Amino acid sequence: MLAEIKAQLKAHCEVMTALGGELSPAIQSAVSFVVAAYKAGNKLLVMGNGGSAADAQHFVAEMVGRFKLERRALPAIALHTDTSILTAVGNDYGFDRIFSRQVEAHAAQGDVVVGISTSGNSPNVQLALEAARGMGCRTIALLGKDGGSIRSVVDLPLVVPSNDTPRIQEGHITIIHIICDLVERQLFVKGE
Ligand SMILES: O=C(CO)[C@@H](O)[C@H](O)[C@H](O)[C@H](O)COP(=O)(O)O
Ligand SMILES: [Zn+2]
Repeated sequence: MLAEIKAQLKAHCEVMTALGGELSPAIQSAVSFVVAAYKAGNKLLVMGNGGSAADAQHFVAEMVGRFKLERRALPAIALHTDTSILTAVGNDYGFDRIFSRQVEAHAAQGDVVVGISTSGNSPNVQLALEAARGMGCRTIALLGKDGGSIRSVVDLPLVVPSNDTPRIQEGHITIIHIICDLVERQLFVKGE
């Protein structure tokens, strides 16, 4: 078992190292999207299923609450947290519409809409990102594996270079924390 633990930790470190090489420019672009949206008075909508729902909620909490700095609240909504909406829309329109319906309700031109999917193939995330793009939002997807079908429908795909779902999720939350840190500093620290 010890060997397995060490192998998993090694795999985690390899993914983190690969992120630095392959994804740093895309992470920088994601920060620019979010900073521009907040400067223009827009907001952030974030969604995902399962572990990625937890990541979406985590991201939004850092924005609405705070990451490291004392500053004003930043508007952000996680699209999986209202069980009445999920059950009503899921029941009446189907599970594939649970996020797109909320994008139709909440999104405005210039908002940033972020979809998180390790496979890149969750239809509910894809439909919402397509709806958001059609409404003039800027769309970002945190993906894994080959990026799936979502890769080609967003403005900015960030594909964590791994085929292993937990390692991809660890890449996603690391990217999210880096985005939170840089967005906060760009908006609230003079000279950044
Ligand atoms: O956290 C995990 C696996 O680590 C699961 O809950 C996982 O998020 C769920 O199976 C999701 O439904 C997978 O969807 P996706 O990442 O492919 O969009
Ligand atoms: Zn997980």
